[in-house]
Amino acid sequence: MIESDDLGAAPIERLISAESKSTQEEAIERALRPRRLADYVGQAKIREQLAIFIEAARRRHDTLDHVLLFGPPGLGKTTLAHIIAAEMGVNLRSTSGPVLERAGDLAAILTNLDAHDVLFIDEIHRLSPVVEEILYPALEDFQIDIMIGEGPAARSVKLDLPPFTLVGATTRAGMLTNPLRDRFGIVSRLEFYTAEELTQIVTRSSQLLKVPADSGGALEIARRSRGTPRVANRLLRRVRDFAEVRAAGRITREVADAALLMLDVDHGGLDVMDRKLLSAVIDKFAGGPVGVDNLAAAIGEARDTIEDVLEPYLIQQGFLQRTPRGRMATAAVYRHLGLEHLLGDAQVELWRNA
Ligand SMILES: Nc1ncnc2c1ncn2[C@@H]1O[C@H](COP(=O)(O)OP(=O)(O)OP(=O)(O)O)[C@@H](O)[C@H]1O
Ligand SMILES: [Mg+2]
Repeated sequence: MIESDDLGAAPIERLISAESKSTQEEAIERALRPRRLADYVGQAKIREQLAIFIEAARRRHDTLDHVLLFGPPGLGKTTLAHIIAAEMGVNLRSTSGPVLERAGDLAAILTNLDAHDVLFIDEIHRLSPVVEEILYPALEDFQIDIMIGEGPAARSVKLDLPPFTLVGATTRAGMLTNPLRDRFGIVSRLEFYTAEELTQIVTRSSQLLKVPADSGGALEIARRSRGTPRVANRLLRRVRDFAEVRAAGRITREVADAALLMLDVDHGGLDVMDRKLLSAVIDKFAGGPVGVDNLAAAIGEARDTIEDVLEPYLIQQGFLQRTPRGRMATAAVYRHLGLEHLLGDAQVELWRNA
């Protein structure tokens, strides 16, 4: 069933939000998650590089170099971390930056790893400085310094660790400290997926979920998924609901189109929040440039949500431009929103100088 608050009421719980929230959704995501590199669609360059590095490490019976994965939410970072461990034939230990509060939290995990294991740290840009401090020698020399005792009797002891691979994931590579970033041998930036790649993902998911979808239906969902597999899988489930109630269960192009329009996902794949942001730039700031903080205040969203979730896709699609003086709406967005008449000479002049 389609829940009413998915129709744009609560800003963050928007249908197209790339962030995963509910535990029910997490369970479904796990079921749809590809397990091996061969099933991982798209990201051709990353896949090819990783296949080679993994194969080489395996042949040498060596540990894979530390890997940093970065890119917007829902593009497959966590999935890839699991795949790396599976392909290396090792265990994956999973944690995240905000969870590791004290140095001891990380030390406990590190000393319990087996040789060659993968340690996955999600949101690695949110590690506390004390934890990060411990991580440096662990990454470089597979050693940690821990303090034993307190006061004048305290002494530091070096502990050897089993060699391991750190896989770090972040939506914000720019927020990593330089010393941390420098310790990753493999740095991969995930890109938005093409409609063809997302069509493959939707088709695969529809088979796993046993939802009949023809190629036109899969393509329509793919085109309107903001380049993001998580969104594609979520839209597929909502379109399935619509198809079951209104269209004998089968997802065709027409059914997908009708369902997505009802869910307020427009033909360009923009949802209510995207349009709200773009309209604010145009209506409240005359097309920009506008600073991200002002924009956040105008639409009542956190700055982080704008920078991590909303903006990357809009920029990639050429709807929004990031300039030194702030964000600007492009001509494409005036056309998309049917606001060409607002396009004045002043705007054209601004673009020329941007
Ligand atoms: N390349 C892919 N091929 C097929 N399915 C994918 C791919 N990438 C992601 N998915 C699907 O999208 C879902 C979300 O991916 P994942 O959880 O790995 O994203 P993420 O980048 O870790 O997001 P976040 O930044 O929110 O942690 C997965 O459950 C999986 O089903
Ligand atoms: Mg993740």
